Amino acid sequence: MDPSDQKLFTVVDFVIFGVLLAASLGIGLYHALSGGRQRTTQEFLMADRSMKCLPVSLSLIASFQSAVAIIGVPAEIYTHGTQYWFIGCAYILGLLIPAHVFIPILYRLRLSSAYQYLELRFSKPVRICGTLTFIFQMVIYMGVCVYTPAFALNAVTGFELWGTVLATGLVCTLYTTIGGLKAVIWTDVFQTLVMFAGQLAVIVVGVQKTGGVSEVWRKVWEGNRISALDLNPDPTERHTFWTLGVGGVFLMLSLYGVNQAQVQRYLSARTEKDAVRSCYMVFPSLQLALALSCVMGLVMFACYCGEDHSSKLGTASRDAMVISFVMDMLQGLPGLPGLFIACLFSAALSTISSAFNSLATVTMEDLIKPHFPAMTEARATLLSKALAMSYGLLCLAMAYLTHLMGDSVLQVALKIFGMVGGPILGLFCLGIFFPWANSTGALAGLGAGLAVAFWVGIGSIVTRSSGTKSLLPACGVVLLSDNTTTAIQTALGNVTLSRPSGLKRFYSLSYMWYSAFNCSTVILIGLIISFLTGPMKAEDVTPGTVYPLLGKLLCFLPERHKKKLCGVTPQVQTLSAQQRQPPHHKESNGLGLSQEDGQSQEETDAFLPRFLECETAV
Ligand SMILES: O=C(O)CCCC[C@@H]1SC[C@@H]2NC(=O)N[C@@H]21
Ligand code: NA
Repeated sequence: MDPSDQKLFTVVDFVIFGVLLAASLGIGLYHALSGGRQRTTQEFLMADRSMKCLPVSLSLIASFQSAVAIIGVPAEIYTHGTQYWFIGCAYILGLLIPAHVFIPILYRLRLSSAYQYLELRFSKPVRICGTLTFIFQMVIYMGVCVYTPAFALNAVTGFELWGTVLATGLVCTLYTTIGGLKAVIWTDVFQTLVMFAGQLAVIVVGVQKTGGVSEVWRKVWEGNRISALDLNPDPTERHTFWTLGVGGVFLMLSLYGVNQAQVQRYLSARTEKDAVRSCYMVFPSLQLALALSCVMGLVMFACYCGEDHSSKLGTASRDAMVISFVMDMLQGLPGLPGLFIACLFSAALSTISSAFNSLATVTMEDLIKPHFPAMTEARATLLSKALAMSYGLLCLAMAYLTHLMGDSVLQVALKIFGMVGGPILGLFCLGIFFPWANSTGALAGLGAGLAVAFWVGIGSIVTRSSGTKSLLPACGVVLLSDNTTTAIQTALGNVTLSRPSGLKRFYSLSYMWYSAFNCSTVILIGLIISFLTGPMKAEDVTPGTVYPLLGKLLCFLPERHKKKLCGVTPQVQTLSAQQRQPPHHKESNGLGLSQEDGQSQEETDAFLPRFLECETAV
């Protein structure tokens, strides 16, 4: 871009941005110097399991609401209309199932890493594979999260790209390394509030500058950006109610049900009730976050009405355009551009710090501790800090990889969750809902799930057909310059718009179905291999690692029928330490299971809603 129309920041903006970074560092320092001063892994990685539900719920939002959503969702709405907003329907089941299935099971086992569950239910190899898959997913995702704000800023304001990446990565590594999970959660709380404030400011100013609410609504309506409920069942349709509302449930379960970053927050809650309540409290805040980013896209459309800035902003121009829109709106209002940049970096920092901390936790708990059971607390904590630091540096490298992906950042992030998060979700579902599944089946299922996931994912990138529709905004008044129009038409020309068939159709599966598709593959292959290699007997399954799905679904049946049908369905129960040792693990298994007992049985059961209390007696 020629320097003349570079949007510049006033001193006030830099001050606001500086205050954000300083506040985050301050919170990190505070938690490094207060409380137990981060001297044990229980405090550094689990916040002493002392957190209340409000900070946990705001931290749960922040973990998977990064600059990718702040920039990517408005770009999505601008280009394709409000169909994406239907993903909000997935938040209902996407949070209810974690609250009533995953949290009770994982919380009562009093784990530190979600993947310890896999060793309790299956075997150590399954746990290692689950941990490595999670590390792979979060390292790539972190790269996207670091890169997005820096790239977008650089495209519009000339902010030094790699200097910004470095500043973000270092600040984040610093406060995560010194302050542990407590610092990460409390900075998440602060950063989530900044995130909402920044988006609200852009919306208020944007509506006011575009002529008021009614004017915005008229332009958006005429530009047919308000998408009707699209019930098209075709799985290759990129965004429909089914891909977003149903496919989105599996995406949410892979994030809010079994992803270590979220599970660690549930486990850091004081009681199971706080954990479940924090999950419920995520719902309204997540809907608010979704509404803010969708409305921001609509206001942007009302302002630009579909014109395409690809000539000015180069590749992935839709994402950079959001920053351009924000700077247009906030120019001349000192402090607001700084507030939005603070909002962007709050979104990025809160996600990256959660990723660092969860990566350090699983590496410690799943890959290191089991081999060094005699390691002292001091040394283990020091190693955890070193891990957080090294993951920080690795993430900067991954940011460069994102540079090469070129797709819209929202699509890249959602594809990663589908391709890698889906199989991990499948592994947990196989263990929790199917008592017959054994560890051979689990390993085979995970391998098959990942293989299929990468086959579809890479295939769609190579053939550029993961449900991409025409990129032309169907705006009433298309303001494209002719050479841009011809350029797009020639580009689209070589994309066969006819119905793809066979393998091509397979590659054009909507990326919103990846989580569901890969999760089902793991379960299907896992069950087949389990039955072929001898299914597990219910009495061999570690108590407390299976959710009596059959018992619950058949709870209307009289006892005698249920007993015959369900066999022995172990209750979702609280176990004392010695009961928690899996039958096949006689020696101490270094699972890092803390010795003190879980909650009292009656206190726990009292909380599970009555209608769930219908499993057969064990
Ligand atoms: O923002 C990101 O970093 C990732 C994109 C959004 C991830 C999913 S989409 C459904 C759910 N709602 C959110 O705000 N994040 C997750
Ligand atoms: Na975030």
